[in-house]
Amino acid sequence: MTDPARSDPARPGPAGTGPGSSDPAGNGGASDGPLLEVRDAEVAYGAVTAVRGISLRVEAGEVVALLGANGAGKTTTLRMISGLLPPARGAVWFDGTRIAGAPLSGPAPAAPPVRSAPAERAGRVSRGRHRDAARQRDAAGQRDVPGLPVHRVTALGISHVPEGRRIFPAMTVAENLAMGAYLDRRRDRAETLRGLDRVHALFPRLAERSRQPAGTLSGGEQQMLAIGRALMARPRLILLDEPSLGLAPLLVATIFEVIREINAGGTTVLLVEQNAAAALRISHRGYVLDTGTVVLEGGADDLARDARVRDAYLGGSDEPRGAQDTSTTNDRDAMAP
Ligand SMILES: Nc1ncnc2c1ncn2[C@@H]1O[C@H](COP(=O)(O)OP(=O)(O)OP(=O)(O)O)[C@@H](O)[C@H]1O
Repeated sequence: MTDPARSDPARPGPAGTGPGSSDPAGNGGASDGPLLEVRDAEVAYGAVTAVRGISLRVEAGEVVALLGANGAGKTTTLRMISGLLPPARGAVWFDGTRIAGAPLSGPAPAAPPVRSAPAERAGRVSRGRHRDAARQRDAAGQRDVPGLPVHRVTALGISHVPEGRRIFPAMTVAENLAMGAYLDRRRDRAETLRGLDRVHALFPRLAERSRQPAGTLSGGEQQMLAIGRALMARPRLILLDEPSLGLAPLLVATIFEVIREINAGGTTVLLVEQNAAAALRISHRGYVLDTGTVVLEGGADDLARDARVRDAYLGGSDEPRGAQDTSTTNDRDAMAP
């Protein structure tokens, strides 16, 4: 059986770069191409095609914004990258490793897998809700791999903070954070504690509320916890889906400042946001999606100046980038319960 987590010589790179990562599970960044590359990806929910041939890339060290109106396909794109949804077409590459989809040079991906696959009958793939996405098979020597399951994508270095936070409400704050470190088999206890210290430094309120059931936290605190939990896995790339949604303006400013700090600490960020102005202020580049396709891409400054972006997403604001930050990192200490 072919392991999709292995390097693939057919890896597409922007300049036809080398064979990809020699260290797919490590933190070494062995690929000389983008950290993340999505090529011509299509994702459908049954008859509804939500993503129609999207291509994007994220270089190591960047913050990249994914903008667009409701229903544009932003969440679906993140869910595909993190392994929750398999692409029906196209592929996703992470540091030289194909994590979803078929090789571009190979045969077109087959239809979504059926449960009677030989590999699954033989018990060689994980069971549960991600079973179909995880399934792989060889057919006449050709690969047909919908995608790695979420836990393997996480182990490779991608953490996803979904819209709506999805914390474990009955568990304490400390237990939620411990769950984030669970999949990182490379670390020992000392490293876990150092990771916890880093999260507590970013979010002092989480340290204060360590023993509190997570379900009793305020909305802002739950968002902090969701991000903190994702950071406990030591991701190289963090996917943030609407981190400012439903938060009071002061907390929104705090969240964006924290994202900037996370990036300054070396973590690459792919950020989905309705708050396009704030997202572009902390981003290096951005993509604008509309009905499942990329309609605009470019540097964050250029996008913020673009008349189409300003009319559609920035309310025609003339405010220059960087002029609207009113928060300090101390704001997070003042989060209202
Ligand atoms: N589980 C689902 N079943 C069927 N259709 C879905 C499902 N989830 C999303 N869609 C559809 O896919 C399209 C893209 O949705 P998606 O959530 O990715 O958009 P989005 O850009 O993230 O929008 P929003 O900001 O409103 O979350 C929409 O038309 C949506 O109705």
